[in-house]
Amino acid sequence: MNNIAPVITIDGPSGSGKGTIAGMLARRLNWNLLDSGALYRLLAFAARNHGVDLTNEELLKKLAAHLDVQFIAATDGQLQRIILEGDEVSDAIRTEVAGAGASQVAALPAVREALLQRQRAFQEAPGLVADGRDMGTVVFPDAPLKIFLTASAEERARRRYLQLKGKGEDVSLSSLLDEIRVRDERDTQRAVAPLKPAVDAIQLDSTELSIDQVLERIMSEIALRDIAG
Ligand SMILES: Nc1ncnc2c1ncn2[C@@H]1O[C@H](COP(=O)(O)OP(=O)(O)O)[C@@H](O)[C@H]1O
Ligand SMILES: Nc1ccn([C@H]2C[C@H](O)[C@@H](COP(=O)(O)OP(=O)(O)O)O2)c(=O)n1
Repeated sequence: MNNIAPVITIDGPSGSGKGTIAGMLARRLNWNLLDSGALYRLLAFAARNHGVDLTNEELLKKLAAHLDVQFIAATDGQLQRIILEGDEVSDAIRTEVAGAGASQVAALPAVREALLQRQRAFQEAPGLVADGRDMGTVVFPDAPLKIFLTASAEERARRRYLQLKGKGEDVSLSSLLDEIRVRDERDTQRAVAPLKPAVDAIQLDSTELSIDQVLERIMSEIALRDIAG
C-alpha cells in the first residue's frame, strides 16, 4: 500500500449518484477506483451461492476473508468487470435484491472488519476515488477531500427507476421508494460504521443538480485543495 497516494471519498445513500460520479472522477483524474459497495454485494451474492445465511456472522466473516474476486479495470471501450470465483458477476450483483442483501451483511461488525484491509489496499498511486458509506469516516479518515452526496428519497427512487427501466427490468416506483427507505434506515441506524457524513465532509445535495454540475462542483474543490497535481 502506498499511503502517500491521495484519496477522495464519496459517501452517501443509495441512488445519490456516488457510483456514477466516482467512476467519472477516477477516469478524469486517471486514478484508481474503489466501489466498496460491490464488496458487500459480492459477499451477499457468494453467501447465497454457498447456502450461507445472511445473518450467520461467523461464516460470513470467513467468506469475506477468503472472497475470491478480481476487479478488471474499465478501459476506453469496456466497463469495469467483476469476477467472483471465476464467474463474471458484474451485472448479477447490481440487482435490488443483491443491494438489500449487501445492506444486511454490511451491518455485521465482523464482516466490516474482514473487508477493511482489502479496501485500504486500493490506496495506490497516483490516487484513489473511494465510493461507499464509511469511506470518509472509517476506511480513509485522513482523505484530503471528502464528499457526502445526498438527494431526496423521491429523487433517488426516480433515478433508480429510470436506470432499471433502461435495463429492461420490470420495476415499480413506489416499491423502489420503499426499498430505498428501508435501506436508508438500516444503513444509518446500524451500530458499526453507520452512514453519516464525516465531520470534515463537504455535503452536496444533488436533488436539483445534473451529473455534470455535481462533477464540476467536486472538480472545483479538488482545484482549491491542489490535490490532483
Ligand atoms: N445528479 C444526477 N442527476 C440525475 N441523475 C443522476 C444524477 N446522479 C446520478 N444519476 C443517475 O442515477 C442513477 C443512480 O446513480 P448511481 O451512481 O448508481 O448512485 P449510487 O451509486 O449512489 O447508488 C444512475 O442511473 C445515474 O445515471
Ligand atoms: N462502504 C460501504 C458500502 C456499501 N455498504 C452497504 C450498504 C448498502 O446498502 C449496500 C450496497 O451498497 P452500494 O453502494 O453498492 O449500493 P447503492 O449503489 O448505493 O444502492 O452495501 C456499506 O455498508 N458500506
